[in-house]
Amino acid sequence: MADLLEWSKQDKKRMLHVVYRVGDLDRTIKFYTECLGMKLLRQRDIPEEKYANAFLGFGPEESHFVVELTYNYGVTSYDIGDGFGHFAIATQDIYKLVEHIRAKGGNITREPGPVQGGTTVIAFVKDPDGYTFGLIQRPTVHDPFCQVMLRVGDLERSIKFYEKVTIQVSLCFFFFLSYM
Ligand SMILES: C[C@@H](O)C(=O)SC[C@H](NC(=O)CC[C@H](N)C(=O)O)C(=O)NCC(=O)O
Ligand SMILES: [Zn+2]
Repeated sequence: MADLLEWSKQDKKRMLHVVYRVGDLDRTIKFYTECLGMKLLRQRDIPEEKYANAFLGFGPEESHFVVELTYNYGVTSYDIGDGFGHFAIATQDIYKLVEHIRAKGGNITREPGPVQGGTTVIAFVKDPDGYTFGLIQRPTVHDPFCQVMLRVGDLERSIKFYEKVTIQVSLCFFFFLSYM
């Protein structure tokens, strides 16, 4: 672990953002800011291409991972499929966050409690389009946005690709590849 800590200090590469499509930008911005505590960092509209973007995160893009929401004019819903697992957000008080989300009308799909087979306290909430956010009880972290879980068909093949070809897995942010 010490090697990884040292390496992540030396290696200046980091995950910048994830982009995905939503059916209603204002609806998602409202949920991410009011329920999850993200900040709306910037928006842009590209009428000639008939789409708009919104960037949100837990801090500025220069130092935090952000989501780039894409709204295509007139498209109000998407089939998310089963390759996408969840995004994960670290929180110091998962029970308080879950009650806050519920009070705001959020859809808690898994109550807080130890993860199956483990001790980490987790919960799940679905956003307005059906994307799942895992909530993970953790002490204070630099960036609460801590994980993207994707389901893959061959773990070794994906690890090879992610380590060697595209991105280094860095401590402050890591992909969680789940094998069905
Ligand atoms: C909170 C979040 O970061 C987790 O990773 S929970 C881990 C656990 N993952 C899986 O079970 C993956 C395999 C599953 N078949 C799938 O494809 O999603 C999880 O989701 N546990 C659920 C629980 O209630 O503990
Ligand atoms: Zn996870």
